Amino acid sequence: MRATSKPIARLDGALRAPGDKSCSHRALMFAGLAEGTSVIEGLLEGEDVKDTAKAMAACGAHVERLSLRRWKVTGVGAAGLKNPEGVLDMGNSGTGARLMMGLVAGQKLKATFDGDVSLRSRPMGRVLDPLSEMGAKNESNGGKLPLTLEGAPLTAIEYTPPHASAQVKSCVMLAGLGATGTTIVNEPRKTRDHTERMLRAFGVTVDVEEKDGGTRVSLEGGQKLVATNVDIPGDPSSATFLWAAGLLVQEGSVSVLNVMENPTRDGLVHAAKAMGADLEVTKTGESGGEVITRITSNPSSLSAKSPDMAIVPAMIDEFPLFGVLAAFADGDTLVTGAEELRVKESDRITATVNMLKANGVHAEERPDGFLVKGCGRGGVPGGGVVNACHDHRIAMSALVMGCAAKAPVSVDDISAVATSYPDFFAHMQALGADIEQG
Ligand SMILES: O=C(O)C1=C[C@@H](OP(=O)(O)O)[C@@H](O)[C@H](O)C1
Ligand SMILES: C=C(OP(=O)(O)O)C(=O)O
Repeated sequence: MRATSKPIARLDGALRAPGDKSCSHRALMFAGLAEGTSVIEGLLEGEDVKDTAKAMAACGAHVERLSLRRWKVTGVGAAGLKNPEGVLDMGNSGTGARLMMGLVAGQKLKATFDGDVSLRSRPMGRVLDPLSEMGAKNESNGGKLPLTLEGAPLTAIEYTPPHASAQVKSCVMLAGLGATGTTIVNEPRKTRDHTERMLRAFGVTVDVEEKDGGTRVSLEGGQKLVATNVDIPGDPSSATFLWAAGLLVQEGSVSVLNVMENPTRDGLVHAAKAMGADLEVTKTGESGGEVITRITSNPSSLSAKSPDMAIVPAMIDEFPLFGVLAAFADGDTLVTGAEELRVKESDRITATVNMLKANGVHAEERPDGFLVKGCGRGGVPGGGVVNACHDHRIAMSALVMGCAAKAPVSVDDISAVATSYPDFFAHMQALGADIEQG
């Protein structure tokens, strides 16, 4: 289905961010690995997370939806999971696929993984390589889905992923839980640390040493997970769409509540503030080992500011939206050190540049990023149709752009939005956006 976002003068209101996608995947997996029953509150009921719930159920965990966003998972303990009968269809989700591969290998299971056209195009060698080094076997389609993975008695490894990737780190750690010895992952640039934090909540000892912007994470194999109740904090990546729209329109004030503040996720807040964004972040509590904040944005004139490469992992999912902010800024913005964007749900360098160009903004690709020539506040022409490329973040970024462009912005296919933010349209409408679907 198509959607068109029309220019509007003001956005106003306060909304609760949906549950964090990364934490939701992990909560379902860890609860399924644990012995006993865990209740998960605030689970993101997006398609990606529902696919993980189905995969865990197929591996023998008891997964039940109690009520809206409240799920119960009864694990059968480390030795109790079984080989799934059918294919594990991980849909559009790189996180679901790669973390489940670590879990399957570590539990010595055999499973076939598949996904949608976007996921089938994404590289799985980055997890298959360390899993093979640990002793797992696989047959894949040239390092891509569909693939069959078979666990075996695994041996712990010390691994330095060639890419900054929380999915690779988490996959190796999940496999390490079932391996003999101490599994170590060295990260030259620290990535999101939800696996480390949440495994501890499930009773696992995880050691983390931080050094020069990187980390060394280690865990001993054979540790048992203990069931625990989990409160999923709000997703800082989903929240960005709401507060960014509040910055770009002419009037109003937008507050997003219950937003997780984690230094491995808040890159766009810093990048936007460096551009002069009127953003206020207030601590309002703590939940599940994470700080919870309210983020309030007010209409702002932005000045171009190219982000430092060191901030890239902390805003890795926010570059399509960052491209939109750069389009409304005065001056040129250059993104570098972000070549990982090429292997997300779409090639997000190409897709972001095309999104901007289709709407009259001068943008150019770079091998590891992109250049945007800002049009200034209120200066983005709009009027284009954006190819979402099966990518939720491209679709939502384009619709945010439409709120403040001179002419409406359309997206050819909005189906991917439901993978991470099924309430996006309801939330934008509640703030006063004029987005027509169909
Ligand atoms: O571990 C996670 O939950 C995620 C890690 C990141 O991917 P990479 O590990 O590929 O960078 C991110 O882009 C994705 O949205 C979620
Ligand atoms: C990259 C993303 O997710 P995944 O890798 O899980 O598909 C994302 O949500 O932006």
